Amino acid sequence: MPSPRPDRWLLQGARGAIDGVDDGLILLLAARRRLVRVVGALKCRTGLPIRDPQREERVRMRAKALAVRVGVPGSTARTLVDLAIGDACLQQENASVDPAHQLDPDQGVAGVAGSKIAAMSISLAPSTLLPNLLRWMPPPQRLSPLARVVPDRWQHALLEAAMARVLAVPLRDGSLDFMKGRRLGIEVSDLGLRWVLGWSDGKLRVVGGEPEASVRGSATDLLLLAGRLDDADTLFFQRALVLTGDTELGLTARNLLERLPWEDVPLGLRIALNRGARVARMARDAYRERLA
Ligand SMILES: O=C(O)C(=O)C[C@]1(C(=O)O)C=C[C@@H](O)C=C1
Repeated sequence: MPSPRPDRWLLQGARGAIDGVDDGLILLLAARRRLVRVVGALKCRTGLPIRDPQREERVRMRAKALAVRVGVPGSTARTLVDLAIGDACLQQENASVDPAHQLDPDQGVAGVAGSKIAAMSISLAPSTLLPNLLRWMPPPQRLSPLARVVPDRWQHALLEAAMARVLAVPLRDGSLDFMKGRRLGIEVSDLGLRWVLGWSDGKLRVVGGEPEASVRGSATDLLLLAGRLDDADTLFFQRALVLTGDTELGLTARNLLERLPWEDVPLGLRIALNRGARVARMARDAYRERLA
């Protein structure tokens, strides 16, 4: 007998989440390999041998202790760490015989000679470490299965709490009265998320049903708008944000967003939105650069 539909959806969602975790594993491995290259070069410069059996043992013990604490069999953790160490030794041995893999001393540990490798190099300087790590972040559409496994009621509670804080002043002074009895949709296109907002008990809440108008944009563009790194006018003009449905309702919402007194938004939230938007923009730029 075929399994019921919700189970198949759940299976699909859980598999999507596993893909996201696997992406994370590979990203962490990429970060480890970059650090291994730096350590290899430093050992070379200080005349230390490539292999350090004592250090390897400590790495295994730490991994095993953590694995046991989080319910992963010690033998599985050992296999994983052995693989990573084996890969690291190979990498360092290759680097010691092939100058193209070595770090460029003029650039300290940040630079790697050879154009292909230089393109993949990672700097350890604090100002460039984040953009370099972000280069290996999957794009939001790859993270969408993860976003979708967050239960709806958590998403709704988070969104409602954020709106209550960001829109506290317009909610109080009546500028949001146009939403009474109306339904406005927000679609995060690359994360596959969609909410319909409506007015209820003096607050904006996530309600069911079809929206009369919708604002659609990528997670990054919506965050850039929320964090005030880009203004609504520019984003709509560039069609990074798109309005569909009832134009009057959509434009009223858009104008409100534009006039929203930023200084009335609590400082902690302003900082969090601004930083979040910056990181999202850096991740997007880094990803585009990687594709170019
Ligand atoms: O710590 C080092 O010296 C490394 O080069 C890293 C590493 C590892 O992969 O953890 C690799 C080879 C060494 O034998 C010990 C540890």
